[in-house]
Amino acid sequence: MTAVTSRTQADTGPDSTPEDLDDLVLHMAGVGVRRGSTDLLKDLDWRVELDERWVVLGSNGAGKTTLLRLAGAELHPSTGVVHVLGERLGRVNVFELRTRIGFATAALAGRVPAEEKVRDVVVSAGYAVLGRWREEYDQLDTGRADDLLENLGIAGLGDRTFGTLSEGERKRTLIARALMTDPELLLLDEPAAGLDLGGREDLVARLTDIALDPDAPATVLVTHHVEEIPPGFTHLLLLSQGGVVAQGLIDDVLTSENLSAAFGQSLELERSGDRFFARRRA
Ligand SMILES: Nc1ncnc2c1ncn2[C@@H]1O[C@H](COP(=O)(O)OP(=O)(O)OP(=O)(O)O)[C@@H](O)[C@H]1O
Repeated sequence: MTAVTSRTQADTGPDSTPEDLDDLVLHMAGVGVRRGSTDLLKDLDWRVELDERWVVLGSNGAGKTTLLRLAGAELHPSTGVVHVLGERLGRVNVFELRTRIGFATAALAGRVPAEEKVRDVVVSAGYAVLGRWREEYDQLDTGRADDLLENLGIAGLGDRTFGTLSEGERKRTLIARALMTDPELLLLDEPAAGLDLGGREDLVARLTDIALDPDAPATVLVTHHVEEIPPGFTHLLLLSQGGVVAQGLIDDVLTSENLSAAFGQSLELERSGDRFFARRRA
């Protein structure tokens, strides 16, 4: 496998604290996650800076969700050191830390009550709850929720119930919820999974808007497909069997060779404008 890194990480061993931690949204050094005799992640070094938008790409079971859960302070590493927003996991109140992170996952979608109004799904993020618990929210909050729904192209759905939404509309609602608290880090776990072609393309365009917004938080997006990489995303981490195949600037790292190594078969990568496509070599 080819190991490509766009910056040196030699000075960031497991026990050292990087001097420039203030500029780093995520810092992982020598990280492993082990369950029984299985390494879900191993020997992982990763740094995410404030203005970066990362894609984490890999096959089923590669360890993507495990990595995102570390970044979301939902999981502790078995080995190595993880800093999230300058705080070291294991030495910080993760409940407080999580209020600074926007996290959109399919698992969260499964926990939203079907009868919950879309606007309330979004606005309740500010209160760190699911399921409406107050009769009235602050007008500023509901106004922000409506703005976010509009930005994500679902302005008219605020009064609908979550259970009546299409898969694509649910994904967008959860992204709006993740952005509601103005997070310093945005984590998106397979936002385009289950969407039809039109839904995927529309979501990719919305995610490009977020990626290109200089006020948007540092973002990490997990996907299985190069076709889902939104223009505007800057960096790529390729995972395979819990290990890093390559990481760095997308333009440097996303190659047929690295993709083939990550997915364990000979793949041909094509680029069309600012989008990517891949297929198996004949
Ligand atoms: N508690 C556990 N015990 C043992 N193995 C686990 C445990 N949790 C996850 N795994 C395994 O770890 C591997 C990585 O899981 P993870 O969910 O991070 O992968 P992923 O890249 O997100 O996969 P997918 O794309 O299919 O969602 C998988 O093979 C999974 O079966």
